[in-house]
Amino acid sequence: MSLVELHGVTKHVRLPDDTRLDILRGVDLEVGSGDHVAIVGRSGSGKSTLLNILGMLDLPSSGSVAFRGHPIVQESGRRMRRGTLDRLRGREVGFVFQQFNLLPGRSATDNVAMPLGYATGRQFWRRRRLAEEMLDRVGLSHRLESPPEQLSGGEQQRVAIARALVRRPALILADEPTGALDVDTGEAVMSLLDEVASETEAALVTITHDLHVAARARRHYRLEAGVLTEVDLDAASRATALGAVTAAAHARAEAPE
Ligand SMILES: Nc1ncnc2c1ncn2[C@@H]1O[C@H](COP(=O)(O)OP(=O)(O)OP(=O)(O)O)[C@@H](O)[C@H]1O
Repeated sequence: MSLVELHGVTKHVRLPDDTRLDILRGVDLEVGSGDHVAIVGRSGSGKSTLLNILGMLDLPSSGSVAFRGHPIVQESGRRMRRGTLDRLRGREVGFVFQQFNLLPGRSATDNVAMPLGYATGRQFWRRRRLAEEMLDRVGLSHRLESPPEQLSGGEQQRVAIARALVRRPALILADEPTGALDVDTGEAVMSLLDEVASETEAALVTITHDLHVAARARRHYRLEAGVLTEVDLDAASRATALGAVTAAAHARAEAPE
């Protein structure tokens, strides 16, 4: 059974001049446990909107969404109750964003423990310990008390990854996770995200402009003007995507200041 399943999903909004903007047009997508899916597309093609629907932060205008076979929204427009949906999202989905979205002035441990503030039982009572273990897993056991402003971009994204994973979500949604990082740091962060996702058999959906980041995924989709199509990034083009970025990184490293 798929973890998350979208069928015929559309999303439109009314603009101030009363015209209708179609953001997503008939999107079908199934993501299973342990899957790694990349979605590439130009700015404005609807990637963030699609990610928000996958993460149950937003609902489609029409079509259906199901999570572990439970209907979130059905063809008929019938929706899961708001409270049930919020609990499901909190337990099952972890988000990683381009801009990290950490709370300034709060330690790395506080930031990572934050989602456990909504947990129950053992997870709630052990939240600081679980946060420290997760920070250790992402290589930051020496930075437990540091606030984001004292961390590098790569370290901040590691904290954000630890926060996304601390509840062991079944689905991790990453929106341009390397967008604010240099090539090498981005590379290290993606390896870590891949590793921790596969350790817990979580599904990972990454949206990115970067072919190199996309090439890491098992399945690839392109979003163009709201239409999603699967692309067959074969071994050769994967190698080219990886090679091109590696070459560019080396060229930059060797270029005189
Ligand atoms: N609530 C809204 N009201 C009006 N327009 C919207 C709304 N949400 C999204 N849009 C528009 O829909 C289009 C798709 O937005 P979305 O953020 O999903 O694109 P994206 O592919 O993630 O872009 P980027 O890569 O630049 O982040 C954009 O043109 C955006 O301006």
